[in-house]
Amino acid sequence: MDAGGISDLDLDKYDADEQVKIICLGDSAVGKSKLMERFLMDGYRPQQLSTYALTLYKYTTTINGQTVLVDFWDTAGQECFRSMHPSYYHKAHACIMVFDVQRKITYKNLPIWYKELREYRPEIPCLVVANKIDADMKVTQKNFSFAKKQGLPFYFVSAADGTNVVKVFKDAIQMALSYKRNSNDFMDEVMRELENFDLDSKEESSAKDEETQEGKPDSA
Ligand SMILES: Nc1nc2c(ncn2[C@@H]2O[C@H](COP(=O)(O)OP(=O)(O)OP(=O)(O)O)[C@@H](O)[C@H]2O)c(=O)[nH]1
Ligand SMILES: [Mg+2]
Repeated sequence: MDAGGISDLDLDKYDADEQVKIICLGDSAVGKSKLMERFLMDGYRPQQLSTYALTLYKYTTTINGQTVLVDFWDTAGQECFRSMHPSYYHKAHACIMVFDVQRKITYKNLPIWYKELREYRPEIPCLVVANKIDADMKVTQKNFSFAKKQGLPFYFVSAADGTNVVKVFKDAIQMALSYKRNSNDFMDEVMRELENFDLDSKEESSAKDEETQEGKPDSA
């Protein structure tokens, strides 16, 4: 199965017009899973596919009258930075990068996560999220300059009390969609070409089918 790709099966199954993939990065215990659970709790109950290192949450939403199927990818147990398998990044349309305001090291590690993200996905939108602000509201006065330096959107959130969680995820979905529609990423263009090519050839072959249908001698 092409886990990161557009799966016609999924689109049919969820009756969706479009599909985007959003990945989540950050050190262990920063709250990646809790954030996802908090967001998904508010509505649709996701189908959850758990494996040792990976959880895939499926979520559908309607944006401008179109049904969008969102695949949220979550990894577990990165005690310290460890390279992710390339398939994790494959065809991702946006990234939510999380650190824990209570543990400085998780902030210090952001550049390492970011560097790897950019190796695989040079252009996708990346949102930086400072989690656990409920533990100490004063941190929101602090200056976390990494996001600003990189020109990335930045949010103070709390998975525990829900502050800004919906906002982050809605923004991420919106950004993923516009990225998917407008990206100039070379590889994405190639993929789009291939997808169109695939559609064209499908149409052609169904046109041929019709021809042969019509061309069949009437048995009556
Ligand atoms: N106070 C507070 N605790 C939180 C918050 N979000 C998560 N936690 C706690 O932080 C711990 C780790 O949360 P997880 O969501 O499991 O962290 P993770 O990033 O998914 O960790 P891995 O799966 O190991 O990579 C848990 O004990 C959570 O209860 C938050 O917003 N506030
Ligand atoms: Mg987790």
